[in-house]
Amino acid sequence: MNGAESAPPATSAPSENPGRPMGTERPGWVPSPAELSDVELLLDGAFPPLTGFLGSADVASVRTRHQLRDGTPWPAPITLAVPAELGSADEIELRDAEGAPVAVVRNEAPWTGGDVVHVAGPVRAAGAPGGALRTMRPPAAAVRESLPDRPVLGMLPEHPLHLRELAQLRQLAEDTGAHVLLLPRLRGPRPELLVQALLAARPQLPEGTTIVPVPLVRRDDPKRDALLCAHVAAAYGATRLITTTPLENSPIPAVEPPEFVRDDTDRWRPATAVAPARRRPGLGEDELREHLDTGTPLPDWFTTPAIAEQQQRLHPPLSRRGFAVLFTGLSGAGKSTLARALRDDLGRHDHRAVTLLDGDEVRRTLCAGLGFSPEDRSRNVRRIGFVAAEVVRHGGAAICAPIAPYRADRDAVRRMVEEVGGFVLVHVATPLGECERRDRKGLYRKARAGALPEFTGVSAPYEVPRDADLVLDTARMSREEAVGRVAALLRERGWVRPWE
Ligand SMILES: Nc1ncnc2c1ncn2[C@@H]1O[C@H](COP(=O)(O)OS(=O)(=O)O)[C@@H](OP(=O)(O)O)[C@H]1O
Ligand SMILES: Nc1ncnc2c1ncn2[C@@H]1O[C@H](COP(=O)(O)OP(=O)(O)O)[C@@H](O)[C@H]1O
Repeated sequence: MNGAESAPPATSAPSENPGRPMGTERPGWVPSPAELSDVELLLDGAFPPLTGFLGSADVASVRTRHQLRDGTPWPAPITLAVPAELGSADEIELRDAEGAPVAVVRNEAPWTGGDVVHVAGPVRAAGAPGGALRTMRPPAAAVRESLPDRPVLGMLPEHPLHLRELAQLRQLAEDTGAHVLLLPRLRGPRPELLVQALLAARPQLPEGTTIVPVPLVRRDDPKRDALLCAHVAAAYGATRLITTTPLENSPIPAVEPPEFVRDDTDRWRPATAVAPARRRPGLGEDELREHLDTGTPLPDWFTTPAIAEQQQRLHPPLSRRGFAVLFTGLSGAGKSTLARALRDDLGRHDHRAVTLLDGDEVRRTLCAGLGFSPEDRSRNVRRIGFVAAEVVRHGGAAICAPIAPYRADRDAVRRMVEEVGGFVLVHVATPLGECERRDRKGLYRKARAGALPEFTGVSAPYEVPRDADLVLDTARMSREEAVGRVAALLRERGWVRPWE
């Protein structure tokens, strides 16, 4: 995924971006987190020879030929999308999520793709260098110059390294007489935890290993992603990249880590040195996740206590993480009724603080002043999602009950919440006829009479979810049964412990 194809900033509706030019001031724009990461890498000199965002001809060439127009190998489009009204500005100030200036992009060759304009031209720094873990991230050239004068094995880990990977790394370094350069890829809500997990592995890492985090966002295409890693690693001074993905036309060659197995004395050794009968199984990715989700201690043949501690901070057990339930459905479907009942059940049986974000109440407070146009509904639902994600980030349970008629908004809420914890979408699919029969507030009657415009299900759309985790029709089941189904799903997914 390149910057231009990535989602808009998950934390705000696009129209809340300070995009409009104000007077003679340079217009400002808050790029998506993925685009901002690219800005930081450009400013750090991590994407040579690129100094800015690509124009349309370079992007087309990169997409089809994996090279810039002039033939220089380059694996992935580096692009920046802005709203059409900013497309003609000569320069745009790029700001971080808090609105602080990060860079200025000179818009030399804007181009249109889909319904957005892409800015193309060099970026220069504005304000002090920022971003996560800035003090650990010198510019690429400074890192390159600090490395010893021998081969350098680069690696861009996305997860903590455990005893098997550490043994592989030591072996590779020993075989090639190389220095090791770890460039952990910063991501997620607590990017510092991966770096701490690698620092906790220092005693098992080859002596003098250099660790410099990089905010390189994963690209969807694994081959392009691995090649981009090779370009970045080379910029920081690596002469080889440790990867299992073959690299074509790469600035530095790939090295595959040698196969290591656990022997019957619980040591990790090269597979070539351990007879099949003396091998013991390791811990696969799924088993590791299962251990972490359930809080099961990691075996000491798998990792060290210091790394395990950081790994568990990075991935706490589900019972200690937050989750959100988003009830969506027509007015009168039963969202509030079920949300309140679930809140009461969780209050009795679960240790988490529960926050109820109910449609009506939210509209009197957090979203006061918003109406029922598509734009206002979108703002309403995304604001609810933003608050829910904050609750979840801090380990709480958020129960949301807006109509949330649009897929794009529900998707945005899911993205925001899943980044920090669990998310369950419950479609309260009570048929319109039943909702209308209930007509608790007399709104359907008014809507049918034409006195209430844009009423969901009557004169405004409801996009039926295709990704609901649970579908409940309250015309066919009691309130208790419906809430029981939600609780059962939360239990099944490991978010709450069983209760009667
Ligand atoms: N035009 C129109 N369409 C739908 N609903 C209307 C409208 N006008 C007022 N109401 C009342 O507002 C409640 C829905 O607000 P939400 O915040 O849940 O809606 S949305 O998610 O922003 O679409 C909804 O409450 P619930 O019945 O609890 O769903 C209605 O009582
Ligand atoms: N099985 C059921 N589950 C939930 N609500 C039900 C059920 N059967 C009847 N109702 C009634 O339907 C109405 C639903 O209203 P409400 O919960 O405010 O819906 P919404 O929040 O979706 O607008 C309430 O009056 C509730 O008592």
